[in-house]
Amino acid sequence: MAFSKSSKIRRALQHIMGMHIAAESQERWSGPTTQLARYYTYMQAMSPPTVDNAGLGQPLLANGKGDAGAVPTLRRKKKGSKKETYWVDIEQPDVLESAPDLENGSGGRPLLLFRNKKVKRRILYPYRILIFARLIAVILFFIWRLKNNISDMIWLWGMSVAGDVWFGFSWLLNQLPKVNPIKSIPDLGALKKTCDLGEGRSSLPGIDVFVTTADPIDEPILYTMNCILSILAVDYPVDKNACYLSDDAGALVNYEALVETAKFATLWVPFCRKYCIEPRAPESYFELKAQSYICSSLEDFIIDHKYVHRKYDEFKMQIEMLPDTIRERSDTYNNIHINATFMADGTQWPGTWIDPTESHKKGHHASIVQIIVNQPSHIPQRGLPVCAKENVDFSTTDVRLPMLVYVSREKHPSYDHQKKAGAMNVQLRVSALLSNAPFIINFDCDHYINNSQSFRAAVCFMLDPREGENTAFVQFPQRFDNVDPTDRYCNHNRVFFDGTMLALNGLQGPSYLGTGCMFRRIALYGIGSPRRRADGVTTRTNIFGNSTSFLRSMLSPDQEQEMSLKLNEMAISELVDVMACAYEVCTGWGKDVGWIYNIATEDIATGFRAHRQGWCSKFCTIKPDAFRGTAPINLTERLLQIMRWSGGSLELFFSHSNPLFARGWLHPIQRVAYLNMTIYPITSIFIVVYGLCPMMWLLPGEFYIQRPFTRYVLYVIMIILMIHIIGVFEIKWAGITWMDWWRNEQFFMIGATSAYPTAVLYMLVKLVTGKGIQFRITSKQTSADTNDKFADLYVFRWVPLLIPTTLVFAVNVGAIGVALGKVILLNGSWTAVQMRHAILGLIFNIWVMALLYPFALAMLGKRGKRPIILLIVLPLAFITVGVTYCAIQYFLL
Ligand SMILES: O=c1ccn([C@@H]2O[C@H](COP(=O)(O)OP(=O)(O)O[C@H]3O[C@H](CO)[C@@H](O)[C@H](O)[C@H]3O)[C@@H](O)[C@H]2O)c(=O)[nH]1
Ligand SMILES: [Mn+2]
Repeated sequence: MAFSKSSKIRRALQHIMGMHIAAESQERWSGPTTQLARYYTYMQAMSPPTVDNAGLGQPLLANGKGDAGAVPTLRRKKKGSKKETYWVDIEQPDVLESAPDLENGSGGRPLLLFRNKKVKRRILYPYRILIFARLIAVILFFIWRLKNNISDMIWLWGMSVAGDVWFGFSWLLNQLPKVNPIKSIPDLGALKKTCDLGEGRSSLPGIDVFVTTADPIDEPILYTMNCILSILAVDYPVDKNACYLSDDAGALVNYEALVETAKFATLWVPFCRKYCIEPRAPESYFELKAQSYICSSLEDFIIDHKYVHRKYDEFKMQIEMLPDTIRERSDTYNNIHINATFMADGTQWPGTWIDPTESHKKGHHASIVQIIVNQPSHIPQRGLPVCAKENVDFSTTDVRLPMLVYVSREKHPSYDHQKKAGAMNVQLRVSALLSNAPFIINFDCDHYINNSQSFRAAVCFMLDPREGENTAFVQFPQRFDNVDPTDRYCNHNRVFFDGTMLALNGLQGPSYLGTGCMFRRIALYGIGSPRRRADGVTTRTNIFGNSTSFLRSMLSPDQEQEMSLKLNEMAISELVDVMACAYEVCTGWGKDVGWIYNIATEDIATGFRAHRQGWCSKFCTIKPDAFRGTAPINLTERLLQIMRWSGGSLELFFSHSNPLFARGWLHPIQRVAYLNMTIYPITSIFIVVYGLCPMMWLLPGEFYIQRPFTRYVLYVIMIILMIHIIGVFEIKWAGITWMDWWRNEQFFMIGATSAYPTAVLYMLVKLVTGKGIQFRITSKQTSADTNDKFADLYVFRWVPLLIPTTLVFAVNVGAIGVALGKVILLNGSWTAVQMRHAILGLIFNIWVMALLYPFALAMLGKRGKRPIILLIVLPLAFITVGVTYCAIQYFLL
């Protein structure tokens, strides 16, 4: 186990990993400071790398910066960490005292599998007091306005009062659920104690993992395959983990890429296990500057690492060439009569063809299901030592792979396929017939597992003796890799993913966010939580459809079944049945069962149904991040995405699951939170009106919405300022930065003048015509410029929804310009009061422009790379407007 001191090896290491090892740390090589070595020493201090279920240690702990908290000694070490100082443990015993006996845990009682923390009083109390103070201030403000109904345009005054009431109301809806945030921290050590049966066996429950992809071009295959590889290599008992890829494109490239992935996985997965590397998505792993590992010999690691890297590059090449390979192969088979796409074995591909024809095109093809890797045996299987065939010694590593299945549902033009929700429901049924795991995790194809312990972390909440059996899902925050360092378009969305989600965790639980979430299968079947369920599970064909195999699977959940045995018994035709378009006709699928249909945000709606049925949910953050993904960093794409979300929110409000009236077991404040989640886009109408108000400057006289104007503006400034003072506290407990907060403010303004009002408009159209918003895949292809990682950021594509934002921005620039013109024209004849009003107006203009700043940068396109340019462009614009205004006044009037 001794760390090799050979400098030759060190140099080689530096070479392959591009690490810079400082001279002083070279001297102290046995107590090194590089990330790689620290990782190693941590592990050594705790326990030697053990070969447990999948031949893995516990890398989560090794990182030493996690609050996943499996080993207390390490957690204690980092008590001083900044973010943690705002949270304290809620005192709880380690075991559930009330449970009389069980074979696990100390003293026969079940262990608690997660701990709760609350915000420290010195942050929480002032935070709550401020919220209360602002509430009072807002009420006083309304009273003052109503008493002083003096305005130059009374209709505008009426509107602005209505707007202020709405702002106050929606602020309250947003703020109220945040008064009691709770952080829940999984205890992996306790889970291990509870589920470890010794000799590599464990009683951990099965997990079916769903990945969805819809287009091999818009959703690069390499992303999807990295996602798959990270799932296959996750630290979870191999025979309890099954991975399903749903391909809505029905494309042969996706299928063949998956086959190639399975081949590469036979090297990649044991490699991950042998050296406990993280993350286990190869693209992200090889991108790291310094890679951590655990093993007894550094030399071995270097050799193996090099070999695997080379093989990965070959794998990538192969994936890249697949479209050509398939095209060439098909060309050799094709003749004048047929223009089919051919599989490697010379048979015609049942899905979409390269040259699409009737029944072989994207919206019209047969069902396809292929088990690419069969379910493995329960017994660990060691690999081979180095030999001619195998270049890596896997003689001490488990080489089994989890089950891997390719699924492409039937498509027919006469059916509505219900996009992602439809694909998820097919996966739900197919997996029920095959592995039928009690838990399900789903990923969008552009997300991957970044922390191989994350499945175990989620399971902690599901198996916990307190609330476990009533927990429908465990949501992880979404984290992104490709976002620009300043996060110009608020892609990280930390105020939501950390603030709002932690807050909801203190109520009934976070909402479901569509990816990176573990679900309990029966909750997805629309069955109520145990505490709210009067009778057992009923299986009726008019609800679940008429596949007897599926209905049978519902009655035997959690049951371990021998896959090979099952497959023989079950004709493939039964699988094809549940993938057919017609299967769901006249059933509860899409409404009472499975992911919900006819809504742009199927995720929120599906989570909402579970909450209504008395389930709770949990929010789980671990370090390193459990999952990571990509986000649209192009403004237009981003706005289209949030338009879809806000449209979906409104759809939910106007559906039978309106949070205000929906019946069910909702915690009252949870209801408030959902109400806020569904009606926030309406706020935008008032924001646009306010944003356009400076237009009044164009009028020759002076007009004021509210008099006395100075008082009014001071009041407004005060209540806006209070939001930000509250924000200071929120930033602290949510563990985010001031920049995250500010970006969130900015992006709310940008959204509120573009995407949200458009969504409101769409909703109105839908209410009248009955037609909803089209779910358009968020484009994941980065633009061609390979030199610039963030090239997409500077591409500006005009779409109509940008019009209001542009208008608001222009109006505010214009107002400043005109004010300037007026100053010149009136040449010092303004009274002190007029001057003061002008200054107050200016504050408003500047505030709006500061909020819209990222939008202004976006409009500059590539020139926006240097933000300083705005300091030239904007004054020029003011002067131009001012001069033009003077000229018009002087010459024409
Ligand atoms: O017909 C379709 C359309 C989409 N998808 C898949 O759905 C996923 C999400 O689509 P994407 O375009 O990436 O949407 P985002 O805007 O990134 O998604 C967010 O918002 C969605 C709607 O709220 C959620 O479903 C997602 O999980 C959440 O990440 C992707 O894996 C797609 O392959 C399908 O399988 N079939
Ligand atoms: Mn996405």
